[in-house]
Amino acid sequence: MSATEFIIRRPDDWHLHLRDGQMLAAVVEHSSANFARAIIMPNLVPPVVTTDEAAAYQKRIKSNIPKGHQFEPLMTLYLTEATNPDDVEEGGKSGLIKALKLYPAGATTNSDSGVKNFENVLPVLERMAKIQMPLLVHGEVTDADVDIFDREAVFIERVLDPIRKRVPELRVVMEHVTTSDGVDYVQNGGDGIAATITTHHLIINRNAYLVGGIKPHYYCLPVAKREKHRLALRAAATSGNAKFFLGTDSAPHPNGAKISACGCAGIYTSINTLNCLAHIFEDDNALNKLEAFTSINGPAFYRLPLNEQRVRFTKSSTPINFPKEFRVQNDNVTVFDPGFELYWQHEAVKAEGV
Ligand SMILES: NC(=O)N[C@@H](CC(=O)O)C(=O)O
Ligand SMILES: [Zn+2]
Ligand SMILES: [Zn+2]
Repeated sequence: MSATEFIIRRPDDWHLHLRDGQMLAAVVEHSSANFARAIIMPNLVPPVVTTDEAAAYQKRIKSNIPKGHQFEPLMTLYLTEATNPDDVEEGGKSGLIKALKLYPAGATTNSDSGVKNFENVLPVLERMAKIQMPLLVHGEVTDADVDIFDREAVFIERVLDPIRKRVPELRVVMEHVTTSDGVDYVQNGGDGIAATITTHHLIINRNAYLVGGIKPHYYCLPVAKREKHRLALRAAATSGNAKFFLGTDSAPHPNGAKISACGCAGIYTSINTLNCLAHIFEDDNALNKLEAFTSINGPAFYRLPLNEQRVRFTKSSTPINFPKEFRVQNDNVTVFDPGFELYWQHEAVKAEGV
């Protein structure tokens, strides 16, 4: 499809970090301007563990959404070895809790309360299977002897596959999949498993943060892998396959925390994610698959209604200017630089008669 204009259902973001406090206040408008809904990650400090905590967090998010923006934060709980299955079931039944997030302890930013012994969370996983609530996994092992580039593939073999065999009815989303191993596993894993793919993993490989000097703004977890893995992700995202959908994993950190001898993992794309996606789907002759990736496959897996609003993408003849960074408290947050100019922009399609 070659076009300078097209219309799709309004996108959703199935993996988002909004943080709290002043950071939340600064970033929420970037998501609410672009997305109808987002799955909100619970890795605050301390994490969002109970339904009551998620309800309070959702209120704080909603109080920061600018007037006139329509945006629904879909809440998740952080799975710990102390999670109470009854609380999960009640949260699910009330409609507030859409999923639980599993972080292997120490795997990523703010994951210290994560799971060490998977036996201890089996009762929760069984209850989730019963109520058909998805488990979202940060799919990396943390064993010191496993190379960081192998941690996703080893997670599948040592943790994910055994869990799915123990609890076969459990529905799982492999978050921010980064390898062809992950793509293959999801593709061949039956109806109960899907994956989110980030915008940045479709664009960068491991050279981005290692060649020509360390580039902290391209450092995230799971780390971007070799080019062949990026190409596998591109093929999955642009295929239209219902198992793959957008989760930006947009994860703001102040520059001071990233540009450091021990810099934080996380890439911030909420501002220009959809513009980047239109660009790369066009590059791959797959603009007609963009709507499946951003607006249809996600709600279908979560068994939620599709958005009825539409957005119109138009291709401008001159590059669009995005802020390179924005101010939060006493520091800046850097916005993802895809390394190419962006021409696609989008706006809400006004409902008829308005
Ligand atoms: N993706 C990241 O690199 N960072 C995320 C955590 C996560 O999703 O693993 C964050 O919270 O900063
Ligand atoms: Zn993660
Ligand atoms: Zn994340």
